[in-house]
Amino acid sequence: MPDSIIIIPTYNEKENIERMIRKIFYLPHDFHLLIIDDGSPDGTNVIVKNLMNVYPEQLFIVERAGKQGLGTAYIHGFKWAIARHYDYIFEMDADFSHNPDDLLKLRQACIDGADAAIGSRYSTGVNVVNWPMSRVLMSYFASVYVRFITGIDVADSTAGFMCYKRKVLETIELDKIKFVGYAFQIEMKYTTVKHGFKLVEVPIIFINRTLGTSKMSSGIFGEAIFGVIKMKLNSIFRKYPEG
Ligand SMILES: Nc1nc2c(ncn2[C@@H]2O[C@H](COP(=O)(O)OP(=O)(O)O[C@H]3O[C@H](CO)[C@@H](O)[C@H](O)[C@@H]3O)[C@@H](O)[C@H]2O)c(=O)[nH]1
Repeated sequence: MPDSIIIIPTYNEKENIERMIRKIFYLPHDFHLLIIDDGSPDGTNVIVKNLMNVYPEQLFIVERAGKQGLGTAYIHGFKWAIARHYDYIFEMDADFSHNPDDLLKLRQACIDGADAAIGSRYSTGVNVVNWPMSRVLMSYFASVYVRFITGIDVADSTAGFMCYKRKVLETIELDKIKFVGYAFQIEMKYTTVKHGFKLVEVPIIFINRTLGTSKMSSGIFGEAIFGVIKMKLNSIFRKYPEG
């Protein structure tokens, strides 16, 4: 069994998912891949299940009824991966905004000593291609805001491209992670750092999707803005053990 599993949450990704799956299994490393699909009306799950005949040993799917948010999809996937003892557990979007070739760099950062590695858009300037300026500014200043409120030294706290060593996910009490949208990404990084784990940022170039649409909404944005303050207040009353 390989030591690495990639978790990809999907909601209406029929234009991207087949190419993404084939690309991952073409990489020069043996990865397993778990898709967490929330009942995509566009039939993303059907495409995945057809490809499971091509990759019966490497490709897996969890199908959930209805859209339940990015955060709960990852928590489900993390527990699935921990139960099967993968050493390196990845998060990645389905839409090619994260370059699958960079998976190898994230894994290497963990082999070289990181407990978790972030595919970071902002650790060396601003490396985002084809997002409207309004979205770049919102995303960039969200990370500045998170750093200011929480004090964690992370340039890209909303990044959705990550590699966690299993021990991190086993330690951080996944059932206590509360946020479901992009605030989930912030909460995961904050909790990782608070447990004393070493988080390393690996520079990547993020390229906006060319197919399908983003699931970002104003509710998700609001959760991130107010959630960060709530998270900081909660942490004042919560004791974190050393990682
Ligand atoms: N299962 C499931 N998947 C979901 C859901 N919502 C979104 N997804 C999936 O989660 C991935 C990311 O969603 P997008 O909608 O493509 O995200 P984005 O707007 O491009 O957001 C990017 O920027 C965020 C903020 O910086 C990042 O947090 C995020 O990871 C991503 O890189 C995609 O594979 C999408 O299908 C959901 O409710 N359920």
